[in-house]
Amino acid sequence: MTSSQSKLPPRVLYWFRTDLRLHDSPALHAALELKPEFFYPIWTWDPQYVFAHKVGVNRCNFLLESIENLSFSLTACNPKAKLHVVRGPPQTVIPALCKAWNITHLVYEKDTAGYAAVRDAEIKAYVLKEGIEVIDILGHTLYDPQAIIELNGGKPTMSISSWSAAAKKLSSPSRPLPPPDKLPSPGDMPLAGFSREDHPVMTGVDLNEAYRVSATTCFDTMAGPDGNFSIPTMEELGFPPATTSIHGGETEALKRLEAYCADKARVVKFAKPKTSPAEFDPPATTQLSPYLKFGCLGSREFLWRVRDTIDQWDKDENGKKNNEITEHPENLEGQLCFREMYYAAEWSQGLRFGQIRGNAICRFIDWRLQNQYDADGLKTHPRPLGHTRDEERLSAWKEGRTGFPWIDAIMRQLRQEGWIHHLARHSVACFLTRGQCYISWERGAETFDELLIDWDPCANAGNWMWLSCSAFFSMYYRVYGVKSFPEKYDKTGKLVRKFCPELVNFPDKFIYTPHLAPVDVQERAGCIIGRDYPFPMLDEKAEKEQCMQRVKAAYALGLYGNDPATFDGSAVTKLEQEAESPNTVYREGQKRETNHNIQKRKQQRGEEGISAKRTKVNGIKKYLVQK
Ligand SMILES: Cc1cc2nc3c(=O)[nH]c(=O)nc-3n(C[C@H](O)[C@H](O)[C@H](O)COP(=O)(O)OP(=O)(O)OC[C@H]3O[C@@H](n4cnc5c(N)ncnc54)[C@H](O)[C@@H]3O)c2cc1C
Repeated sequence: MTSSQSKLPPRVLYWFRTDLRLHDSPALHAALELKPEFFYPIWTWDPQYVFAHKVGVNRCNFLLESIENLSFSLTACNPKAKLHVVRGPPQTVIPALCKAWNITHLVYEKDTAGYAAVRDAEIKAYVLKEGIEVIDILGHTLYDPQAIIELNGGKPTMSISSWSAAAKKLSSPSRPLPPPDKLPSPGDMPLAGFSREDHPVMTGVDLNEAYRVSATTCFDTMAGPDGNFSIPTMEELGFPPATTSIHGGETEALKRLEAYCADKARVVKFAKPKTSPAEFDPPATTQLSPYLKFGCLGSREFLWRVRDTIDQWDKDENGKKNNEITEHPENLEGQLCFREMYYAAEWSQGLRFGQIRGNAICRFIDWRLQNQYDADGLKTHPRPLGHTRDEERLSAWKEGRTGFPWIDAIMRQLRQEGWIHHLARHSVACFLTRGQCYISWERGAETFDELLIDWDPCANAGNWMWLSCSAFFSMYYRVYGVKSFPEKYDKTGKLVRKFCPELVNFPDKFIYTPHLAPVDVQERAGCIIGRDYPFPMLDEKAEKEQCMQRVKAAYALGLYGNDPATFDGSAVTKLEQEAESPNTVYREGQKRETNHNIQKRKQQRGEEGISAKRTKVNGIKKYLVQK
């Protein structure tokens, strides 16, 4: 701290980030403990987020609603307080604000994940050099991911049991801190000398172009059109209105938690695998993930509300141990633990957690449509889809027109609502990767990144690795059926009828397989398959078998994303040889196939497979798929 700053009473810049809430906020608590003379709550509206990240209208709207709600809550504590939004990159804005407003302390909730963690470290180093005290405190997760990894012997947590064993060595998460009921006022907030040139908006890339209905005016000024640090609007971002029914904000989060826990039996008996992915109004799980993601809901608040609800239930039952209480990890607390497990695993890999290349925990499988990488080996921006067979399959999957109603209904729900049930995520992720399409999980994760409100760099990449059997889970022979799986939960096809309205009049018998309905049934349903709704885009069973064979080969070879062979392309050749090897065992390890049999089987099915023609792209060999 410089000598002049050390003499000043604390002037605190509180940077809201992953904590759009006042309750359960260790960082906010620490900031107020400083007894600041002036308290500046700010949000930096980062152009990077708006242009270089496919953010989708529903997530953007949720974020705007959440910061608006936060601003109201700040004003409720002090009429002079509100959330001050500065429109520019945090890397330049935060240091400049510290200087312009004579800040003595910068306080924020620490983000351990993804690009934010890297960027924050840069900001912290810079601000510290200027003599400003930085207080960054964990609060987004229940445990410190770094501490978990250290307690796990420095190894990533690859299972819930390894995560639990490490977590047990730490003290249980504390009860949530209450929200403040009053706040100090901010001091003057001059922005004289701030210019757009010093806080540039990136140009040349706009990954959200397809969503925009008008030009983005949001960054025309640093402090909003009226210079009063206003919250940007969807119109200023050039976005059309959101389509989701899920609305952001701490108030809404706490209301939802309250409502969910009001039904004590539901909390006590919550068993994730039994919750139905076909339920949507209301969903069978809490649907609190968007609120946890943006920090509208504190994870300790959630945890302790669940624990207290279960305790209360126990008491209601006269203290008898109730055998209806679901056990870890299927219970609600267990769900939060899965979240923690992915945060810890991500911490161990850093940015490479979100991609295959360089990722030490991710098996190398020769998926189609893998990422392209920059000179640092990090994935580049998603590329536009062309017209190869796999790109067309990926587009059909994304848009919900695969011809498999269960898959299409989920993907349309995702597009409309920005949220889908966990087991629905399982279904579509398995289908895209090891189940049927053999397309890289990176492509699926990228789509979820665009469409999910709750997108999270740890949970998303982690779960995609799980579902594609690239990490965390290895039973690749367990594939979700596109008819048999949804039928376990709902034989009437509610979700399909809601999100694929063209199929609404099909009888239950054909709701998941309308292409098998006789023509007169299709006519009566007012929907002719191939005209009003697509035929299945692939042969589910044949593709499943082929995918399984190839994943099996990848397992046999045992390469991971950090193996040199994955960098020079030789991994692909090795895998191909392994797949064709007569020793490659099939399915549950019983049936062996010879090359001759494989060829014969391919011919019988008329499988196109992937062509032998290859090209060299970005230094690695890529398959060219012939249509
Ligand atoms: C392919 C795939 C991608 C996913 N991507 C994301 C993502 O980007 N962001 C995200 O928050 N979740 C993701 N999940 C995990 C999970 O599906 C969602 O967290 C959950 O469905 C959210 O609904 P809920 O709030 O009703 O969950 P509940 O069942 O009510 O669980 C409570 C909370 O626990 C956490 N949680 C539960 N299951 C998981 C899990 N498997 N992994 C991590 N956290 C979990 C969430 O924060 C959730 O809100 C993904 C799952 C899959 C299969």
